[in-house]
Amino acid sequence: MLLATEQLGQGRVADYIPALAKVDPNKLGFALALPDGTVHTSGDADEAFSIQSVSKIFTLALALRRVGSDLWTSVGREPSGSAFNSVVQLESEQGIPRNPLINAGAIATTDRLIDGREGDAVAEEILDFICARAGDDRVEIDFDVAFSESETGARNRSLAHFMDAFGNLRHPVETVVGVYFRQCAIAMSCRQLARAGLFLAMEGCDPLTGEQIVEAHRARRINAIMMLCGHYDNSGEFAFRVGLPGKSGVGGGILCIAPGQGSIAVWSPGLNEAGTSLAGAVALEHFACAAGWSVFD
Ligand SMILES: NC(=O)CC[C@H](N)C(=O)O
Repeated sequence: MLLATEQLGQGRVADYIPALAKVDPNKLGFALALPDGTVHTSGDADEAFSIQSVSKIFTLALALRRVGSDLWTSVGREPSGSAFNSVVQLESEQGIPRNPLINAGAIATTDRLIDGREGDAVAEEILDFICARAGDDRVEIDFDVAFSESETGARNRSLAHFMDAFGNLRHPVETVVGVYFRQCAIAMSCRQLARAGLFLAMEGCDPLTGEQIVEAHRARRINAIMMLCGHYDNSGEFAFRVGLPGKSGVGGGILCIAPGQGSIAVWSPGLNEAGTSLAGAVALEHFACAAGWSVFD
């Protein structure tokens, strides 16, 4: 399927979150959502997986809706060239993370999204938003994964404490990481995820409900950040090979946006060194090439 069978089962399943280590590495799912509501699928496209860092796209959109461009006082917009959970730049850059798609930046973004509310209410808002975008209220938080992340979450807590020490966190560390662990633990299928990303392909407007989810300039900028930062220190390689804005998660999912065309989700749990799905990236490379959808075509 999708000319990515050679890579299938290769790479490493994320095992630093024990609940993710159990996933079968031989899964491969693909879904393409088009603006007319058609969804084309292949392989394991209806099986739910842990979206992990793909959730950062949805919390970024929500945070921009809530606090607007003031978000950019808490987080930057530059690629980091570092691992997703790196703490190094935070020290020399006054606790301001490089971008909203590395862990530190996503934690800062979630902190801004909380905006004085209870963590539970915000986790619920994120889930409701994703359900609405997916057009499917069966999307849920996998609490085993959320618990597992929290149990092994020393690194993410360190990032949050480090930012707190620089005065770049507005809520208690446990409140913020509590929401962050739950957003990462959202489980959904490629079909649901591709549908959920459609507004980013259509200038911020959900073509099926007609709702303007974020303003057009914000959708464009979220896509720009995905292109430059969506795969951490592998973002250049992904742009080089696929040529589309994308966001990976260590659950093996990738959401890719083809502006004006559609939204694509792939899932295969074997990861490369940077935490991007190996077979998923190859499937996207072949697809983008065949469709002529690279933004550089
Ligand atoms: N790249 C990822 O998907 C990382 C997300 C994961 N929940 C973490 O915080 O470590």
